[in-house]
Amino acid sequence: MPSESVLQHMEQFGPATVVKRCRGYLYVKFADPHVVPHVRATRHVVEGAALTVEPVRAKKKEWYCQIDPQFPVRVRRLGNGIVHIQNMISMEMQKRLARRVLLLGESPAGFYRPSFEGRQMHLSTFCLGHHWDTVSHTYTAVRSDSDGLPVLALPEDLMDLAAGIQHDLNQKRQEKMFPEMLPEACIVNHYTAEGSLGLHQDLDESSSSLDKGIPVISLSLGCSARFLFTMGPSETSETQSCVLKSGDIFIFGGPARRLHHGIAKVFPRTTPKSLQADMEGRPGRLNLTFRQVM
Ligand SMILES: O=C(O)CCC(=O)C(=O)O
Ligand SMILES: [Fe+2]
Repeated sequence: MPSESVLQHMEQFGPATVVKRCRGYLYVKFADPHVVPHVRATRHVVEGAALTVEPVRAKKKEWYCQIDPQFPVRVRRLGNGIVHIQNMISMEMQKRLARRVLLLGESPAGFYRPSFEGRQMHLSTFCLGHHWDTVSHTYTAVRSDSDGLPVLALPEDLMDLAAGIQHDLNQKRQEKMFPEMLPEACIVNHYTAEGSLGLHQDLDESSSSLDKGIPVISLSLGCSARFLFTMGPSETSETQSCVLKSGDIFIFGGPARRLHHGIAKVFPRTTPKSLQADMEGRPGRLNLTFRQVM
């Protein structure tokens, strides 16, 4: 739902301003703090959808309301060292990220179709920071398994994003769930509706990074997908699954750093409406995985 519609609705209670939009929540401040109890006691329907209004702790005597129950941030612990955070990335950020990543993907060292063990993979990919060579299974400075071009740098704002996700998770959980990951590489995958990725482990980062359980942080944009994961080889241990939607984060680290995981299916035409225009050059699903290589 656009911020403008919510703001317009709230202005019936008096002058209001949008203070910030953060991780799917809209923070609205009222010029007259006395209206807040009234606003909270009212049932709100905007563009046919119900809104709940939650109080934000009074900060420096400023009062405002937190609105947008449609996309609450939810931390789901799916196992020891496995976390799925729903709706962590706000729509504004998703839009900006999709445009940024797709633009990088159009450069000469952008998207290409890799092969793995002699077979073409069902996705397109490019790397930032370090290139993951699908033939030698090592991280390299040039695209040694394809065109030999130097890998694109990992932009600072994307490093900050990965650091921010870890910071926000620690704050939300009031504990440090994983050792800190210094983002050195980001693998960007693009899946069409026919795309998939077989069960595999991410084992090509340094053995010290793996042994310390330094997490892999995955961010999804665009179409939803069925994500499979299992702690052991798939024949012996139970395979779990979850749906990763646009704006979700999935993290595996600690004792689950060697998690077997893959993408079973991309659900066609599930990109959120407000993101469709930003992804029209490459509709489907984008996934970014941040890793500490050393
Ligand atoms: O697309 C995803 O969610 C997973 C990607 C992945 O596992 C990888 O690039 O190693
Ligand atoms: Fe992976």
